[in-house]
Amino acid sequence: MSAPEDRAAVEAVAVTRRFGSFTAVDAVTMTVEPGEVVGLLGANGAGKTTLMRMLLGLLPTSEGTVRLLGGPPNRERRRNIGYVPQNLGLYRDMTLLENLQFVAGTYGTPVPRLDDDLARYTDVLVGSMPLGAQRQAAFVAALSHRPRAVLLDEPTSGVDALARARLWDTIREQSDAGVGVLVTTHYMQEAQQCDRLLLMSHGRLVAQGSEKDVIGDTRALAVRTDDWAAAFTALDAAGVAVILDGRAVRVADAAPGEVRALLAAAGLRADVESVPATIEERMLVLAREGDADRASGAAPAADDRRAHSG
Ligand SMILES: Nc1ncnc2c1ncn2[C@@H]1O[C@H](COP(=O)(O)OP(=O)(O)OP(=O)(O)O)[C@@H](O)[C@H]1O
Repeated sequence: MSAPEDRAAVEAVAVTRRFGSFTAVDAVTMTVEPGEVVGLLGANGAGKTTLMRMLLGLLPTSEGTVRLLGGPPNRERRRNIGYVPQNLGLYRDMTLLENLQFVAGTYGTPVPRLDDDLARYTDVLVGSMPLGAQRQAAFVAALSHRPRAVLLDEPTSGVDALARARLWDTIREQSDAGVGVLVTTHYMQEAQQCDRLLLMSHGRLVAQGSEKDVIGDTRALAVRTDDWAAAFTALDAAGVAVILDGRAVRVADAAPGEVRALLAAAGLRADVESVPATIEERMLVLAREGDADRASGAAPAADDRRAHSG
């Protein structure tokens, strides 16, 4: 039998979750190894939180097996897990210190020390703290019992770039210490900081690996034009997957000729160049493929089925 530190921090094998006739998570197989930071990406409603809740044993699976630190997610194993849910899991009507005392009491561990940034909120109600400080506090609470695996559901959502960087320092410190981290995020710069990515679309795991693996040979179009706002409006109205990044107009999943014709029809002069896609554009393509599959009632593409088993 493998030593506890060799076992996957979290593992799902062909896990499905249905709510009535709706399948929120569909035959997902994945692992997070000790010391690894794995990013779980996908559009709103892709099934990320549902998967996380099953991994934690907070939600039963409809099918498939979940393992935490080598076994079923029972009470004892959950003591070695840290979890920051989207709503942070802190009592907003208790002070920061009261929250930390509560957590320490639950785990039988000392009340964690606060750094200077957080110490000033010791006696402040959590609901009155700035969001960045609340998120930092949620990390302190979730890590106070030195967990061996950490699951973070959009841990940096809504905080400024500096606070995000601080939270990522904490995530890295954890993985350097051998903790396996699963983190959902909508920020693509954060996805780039992960050791490995899992992409979900409509409940399915549709791609995984490094950023390069996930993007594969997907291409996008860079549209250069003086009238970027009109170009965006025209392409959006035509139903193509257009993205505005600052003033840069990009299109995922469309042929250059089609985009040139749409822009010309709108009376716009533009250069259209095929370039490697970003991860965000890859996600958009996968989500649209999933939408099309659902609309036609088709089975997942062969690539998707491969992703399920790996
Ligand atoms: N208890 C529930 N009952 C019915 N449907 C649910 C339930 N929980 C989740 N769902 C549905 O399952 C799908 C996946 O939801 P989930 O919260 O896992 O997505 P997500 O990828 O975490 O999205 P987000 O990025 O918005 O948090 C959604 O369509 C959601 O409405």
